[in-house]
Amino acid sequence: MNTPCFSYDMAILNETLHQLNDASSKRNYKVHYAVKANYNPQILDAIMLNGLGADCVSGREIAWALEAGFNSDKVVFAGVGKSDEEIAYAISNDIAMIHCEGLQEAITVNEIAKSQGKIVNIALRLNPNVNANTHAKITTGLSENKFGFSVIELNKLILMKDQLTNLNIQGLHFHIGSQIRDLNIFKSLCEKVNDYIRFFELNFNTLSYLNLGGGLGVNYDNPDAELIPDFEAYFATFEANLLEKNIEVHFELGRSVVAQCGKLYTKVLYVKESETKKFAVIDAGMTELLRPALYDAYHHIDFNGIAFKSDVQKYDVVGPICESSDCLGKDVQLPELRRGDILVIRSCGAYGESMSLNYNGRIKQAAVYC
Ligand SMILES: Cc1ncc(COP(=O)(O)O)c(C=O)c1O
Ligand SMILES: N[C@@H](CCCC[NH3+])C(=O)O
Repeated sequence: MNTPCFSYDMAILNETLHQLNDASSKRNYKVHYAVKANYNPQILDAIMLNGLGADCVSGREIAWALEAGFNSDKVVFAGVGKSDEEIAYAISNDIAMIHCEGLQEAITVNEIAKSQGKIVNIALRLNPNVNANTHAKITTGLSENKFGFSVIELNKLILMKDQLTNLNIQGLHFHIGSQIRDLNIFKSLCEKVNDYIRFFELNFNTLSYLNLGGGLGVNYDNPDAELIPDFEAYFATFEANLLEKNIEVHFELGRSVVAQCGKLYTKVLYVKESETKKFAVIDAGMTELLRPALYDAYHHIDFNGIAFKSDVQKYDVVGPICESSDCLGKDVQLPELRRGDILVIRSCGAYGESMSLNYNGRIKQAAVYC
């Protein structure tokens, strides 16, 4: 295998999808996969074949989802900065729903729909001001975050909604953040959502669409202890805490679907020492896995050498990129390393390859699937 290289275990992915479908379908919940987490065609294909919809954040993601075979009536379009071209593309492909994040965007969607002679289904993304208690850079549901309608803009929309004749304002959308491990946070979301449903029905129509976003976290510390997230407990939290039982409820999960099926294989280029540290310089860096540099994220690193070596040493596992933040693991306990040893970085299926960069002239290797 050439390194650095992403490897995906399709059996883990399929078992994850199976357990996800079991837990969601018994409650009649609909799940759209957040394409941004990993858009490799083989991954999209497996997800499409398992019956999920696609949650897209750009015109290209919509195109990838349609090319992968997702029916347009299972594709939704979210995002805080949709361009006019992307909106026109989404409307011309008759996707199921556009999640609108602000007043100007709603007006723009209405104009573009009118120009195409169509009525477009939209859901309003609201910012419920729930603290997801996750890393500050991946929290999205606080009023200081850029996402969703503010109360000021929502009130303006209520005043002008009858002029927006090419919009069918069907419901509400929320997404409070990512890598949420404490299910009580979703309980707090439901409490806010219960109030917003009443508000919506008072000011708009009967609510026929409710999308509660994604955000379910995975076990990065000990991936083997929890290869498949507890979807049953996740959906049960919503079932127990949503008061309105007769609404079509949607979710858009990314990380929990694909994180644990992916590993990043990398080779030790050099072992070197400073006065205070030992470094393992590897051939993968922040260009392949940005999460540690961006969010100080922890990824478990396994040794996968040819000969077993029992001495445990502490290494900072660093990449080749000209940035000090290019460190994929600090004080990682590993056997004594040699040039050419292979390390395996775990839980890389979500936001690994999809966030990879060409910085420093880096070339992306083709992923492998097993
Ligand atoms: C609007 C929206 N929906 C869904 C997701 C997917 O989230 P996750 O991968 O945490 O399930 C994200 C990413 O956080 C998002 O921003
Ligand atoms: N990309 C992030 C999460 C943000 C997802 C999109 N809102 C991560 O790797 O954890």
